[in-house]
Amino acid sequence: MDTDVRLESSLWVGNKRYRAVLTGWYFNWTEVDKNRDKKTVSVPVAEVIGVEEGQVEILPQKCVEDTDKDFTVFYVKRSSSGGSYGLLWRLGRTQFSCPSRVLRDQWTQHLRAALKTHGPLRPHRLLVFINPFGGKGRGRKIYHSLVAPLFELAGINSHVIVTVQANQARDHLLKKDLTGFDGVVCVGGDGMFSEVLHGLIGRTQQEAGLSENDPTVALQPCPLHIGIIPAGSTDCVCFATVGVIDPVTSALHIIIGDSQPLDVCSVHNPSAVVRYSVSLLGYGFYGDVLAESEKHRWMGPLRYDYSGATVYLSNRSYAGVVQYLPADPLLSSPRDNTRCLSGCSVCSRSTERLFHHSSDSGSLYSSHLSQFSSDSEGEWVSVKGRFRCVSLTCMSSSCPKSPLGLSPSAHLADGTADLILVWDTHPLGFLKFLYRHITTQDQFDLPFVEVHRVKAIRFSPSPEEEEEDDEEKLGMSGAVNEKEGHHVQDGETRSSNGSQQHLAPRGVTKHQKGISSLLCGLCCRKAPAVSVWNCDGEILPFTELLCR
Ligand SMILES: Nc1ncnc2c1ncn2[C@@H]1O[C@H](COP(=O)(O)OP(=O)(O)OP(=O)(O)O)[C@@H](O)[C@H]1O
Repeated sequence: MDTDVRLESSLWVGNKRYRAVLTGWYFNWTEVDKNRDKKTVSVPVAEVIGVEEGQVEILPQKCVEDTDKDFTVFYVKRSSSGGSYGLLWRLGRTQFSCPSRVLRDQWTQHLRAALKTHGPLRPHRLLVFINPFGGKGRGRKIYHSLVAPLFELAGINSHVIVTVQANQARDHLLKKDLTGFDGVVCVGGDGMFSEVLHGLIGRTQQEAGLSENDPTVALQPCPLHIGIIPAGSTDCVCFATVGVIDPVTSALHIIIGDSQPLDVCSVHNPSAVVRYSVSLLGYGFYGDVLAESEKHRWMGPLRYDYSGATVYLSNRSYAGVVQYLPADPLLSSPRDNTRCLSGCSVCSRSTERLFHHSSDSGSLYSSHLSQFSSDSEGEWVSVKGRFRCVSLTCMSSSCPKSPLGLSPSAHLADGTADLILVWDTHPLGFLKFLYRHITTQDQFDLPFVEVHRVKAIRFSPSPEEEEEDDEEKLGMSGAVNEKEGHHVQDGETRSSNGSQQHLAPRGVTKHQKGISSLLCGLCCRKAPAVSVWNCDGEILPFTELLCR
């Protein structure tokens, strides 16, 4: 393959003359009739979106003035907005004039040939699902006015399906012929992404003859990539992977074939129903907020704020047992103040390890799975008590409201997740924890919060404890903690199965109880014995689970 396509000539941009050079990797142009401060614009060929004959404009509307000595080059231009410098991408556009049509044709042919050579991972055919009801209901408009013109410019053929009901995208991916597609694009929010993820993972396992429901079966990786055009209420997966919520930026990433591997957590219950999570799996507060928000869908994205306030004021905590398998602390830690971005070295090493083992064992994931069955991979740790929330997040789960996210140092693709345990505490303490998510303060630096990097967790609610403590709880949240705090003074104990067991270490003072009962008195209804799990914005129909 010729990787060093080369062309050099004088070209005009407006009334200024430039020396334009196309090397193998870059297209540069430098003003020539200037003695000092000569500026060179340099565009990597991999970031050229398209080359058109004539003077062409694409956004907001396509308009072409077909002159036979001009051509227009479209490319990725890094832009800034607030703190997102470089993350926000725009369509850069420069019109060049040549002295002759022959030279113009030479330039367009060479640039297109260079694009082919340097864009081997670019998609040619995409299956696009639009949720017309996601977020503020602007999915269709966003796609047709901002994204489709870019795909067309880049020569991508798109097959568009506007969904008419929930799970249509998932079922289509599970059942229909997908031959010829290079990827799937979802226009919507995290729920829509989750649908597509479930469809693709399910389809891949079906074709490989594997059961998704068996927690001991190694899953096959999906051959198709997923692109996200954000048009939902939260768009957390898009924000965590791209860094901004912007349809044009996402479309440009898709066009140039960028990709970011993602950890996927599989969630099993004892009767083997499975779901997959890439962002938040939350019990307690986050589960209750989702359940509450479902009742107020008509409010649009505002429903999350409303439900958050309502659930906070209801001041609930839940009893349960959490067991977790810690990840190797020498590789990374949830409090090491790193920030995972594309090209992260921890994730790259993890991918190398997986591939390295897989070449020995024949499957990408079998080595990874063996970590859960082999005793030598570590001991399960067990904790029991009352929690405000139990959260597991495979990524930082950052979003515009919480720019650092639930676990700021979580990695996108290292095979681990961060387990955040928020023990029962007084309402003001919990408010402080929640508030820290929207500031840069460390939300883990609180006495009732723990964070662990894990490879797997198990959870079971203990409503029997709830019943025992019901009376106390109705009066004052935290009483159970005080009781359990008594056990903690013994520190870590060994449970009968030999794993380490920590008991709830938190106490609540009389003063805190006073505040608690005051707030509770204002708003408390009798709390339910168990919460629900919020799995990437979907309520799970079970509370006892195994995740890995
Ligand atoms: N045509 C449709 N009618 C009703 N529901 C749909 C349709 N298409 C998709 N859905 C479902 O709507 C749910 C929510 O969609 P989506 O994630 O796009 O928007 P959102 O909930 O506003 O955003 P977010 O998930 O980011 O909060 C998804 O679970 C999806 O399965």
